[in-house]
Amino acid sequence: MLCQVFPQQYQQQLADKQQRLLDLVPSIADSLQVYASPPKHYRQRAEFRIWHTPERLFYAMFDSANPKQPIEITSCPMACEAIDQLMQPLLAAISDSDTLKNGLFEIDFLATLSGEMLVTLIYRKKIDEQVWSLAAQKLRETLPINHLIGRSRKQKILLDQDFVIERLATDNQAWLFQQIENSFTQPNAEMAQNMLAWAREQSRQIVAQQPSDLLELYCGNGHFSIALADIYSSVLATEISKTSVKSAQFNLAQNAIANVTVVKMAAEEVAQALAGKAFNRMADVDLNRYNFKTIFVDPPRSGLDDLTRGMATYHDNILYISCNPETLAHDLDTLLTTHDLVSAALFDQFPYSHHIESGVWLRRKA
Ligand SMILES: C[S@@+](CC[C@H](N)C(=O)[O-])C[C@H]1O[C@@H](n2cnc3c(N)ncnc32)[C@H](O)[C@@H]1O
Repeated sequence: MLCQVFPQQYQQQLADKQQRLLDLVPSIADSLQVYASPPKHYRQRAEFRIWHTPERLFYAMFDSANPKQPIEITSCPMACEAIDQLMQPLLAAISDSDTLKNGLFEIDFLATLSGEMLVTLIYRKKIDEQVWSLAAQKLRETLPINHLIGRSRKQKILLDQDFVIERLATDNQAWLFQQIENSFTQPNAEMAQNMLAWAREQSRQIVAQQPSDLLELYCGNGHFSIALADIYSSVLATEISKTSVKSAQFNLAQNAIANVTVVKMAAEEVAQALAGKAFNRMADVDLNRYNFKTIFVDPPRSGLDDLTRGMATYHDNILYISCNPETLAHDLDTLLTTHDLVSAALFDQFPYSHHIESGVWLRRKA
């Protein structure tokens, strides 16, 4: 079944992943640190299609080998316990309400280590806002759900808000992160904490050798910017998504962080701005006041574009978080001509899948 986990095979799958990463990026072999995930209940997000039969509803997933045949999911041990335990009571309550049940196509869960739960019900028909909201309020009162959203084509109905507040901790410090429904967040919260710990440790070593401001690209909701803020003198963080930029600014305020500036910029535009091109969105930012000796990148699966890769090489230190070892290997072909590898890590964000999340610290060659 697609939602199954295999804890007895966990170590072997991690060893296989490590080998695959080393096959693609052999240069990291001597310094690789491996972070194992909890072998079950590791995902704070889960999405399920809902299948309707004349008698009942069930959670369904589809095998790519037989995509028209729904496979019933009765529990999901990949998902955190709060999601796993909510699945069946939620479906039973929805089944009792024609308003909530009719046209229901998908249910998405977003949970946090801080104990919040947001559920999105996605419909294939127009939602009657008033009627649905009343039924949804009743549902929320009977189950451990903090926030409930109804979605359909061009409709998004909120009972209150469309986000949760996560609390992530490492090094005896904790930070609060707004995580907005339907936008990027690290799905494995335990692993997200390990990634913050690793990034903080490398950063501490960097600034111990040389004071530095941090230039961060692809900052999302400020996940790394916020946790690294106390290590660098100041941080300029950039991101292409307007929603994520707003969320990062919300997160700076709720964590009372004053030395991070977030700007909505594509990575390739940051390269142009550093090369002297004027951008209205950078009007309030004096690039000359920064002492960028370190750049932090966490790009999407496609890796770095040519301009951004070129810009990265101007910095003494490059911290690179990758969700795709193939594009990491491609980027390292260039970056390792100017920089040496100092350390590397594998973070098992997605156990039992082929996905590999990793990190490297590169330092300019002597
Ligand atoms: C892998 S996520 C990392 C987000 C963040 N660092 C985190 O840990 O939550 C990649 C981010 O890059 C952003 N992105 C995608 N293409 C971009 C581009 N060309 N320039 C800037 N940001 C981009 C996405 O919106 C997304 O937030």
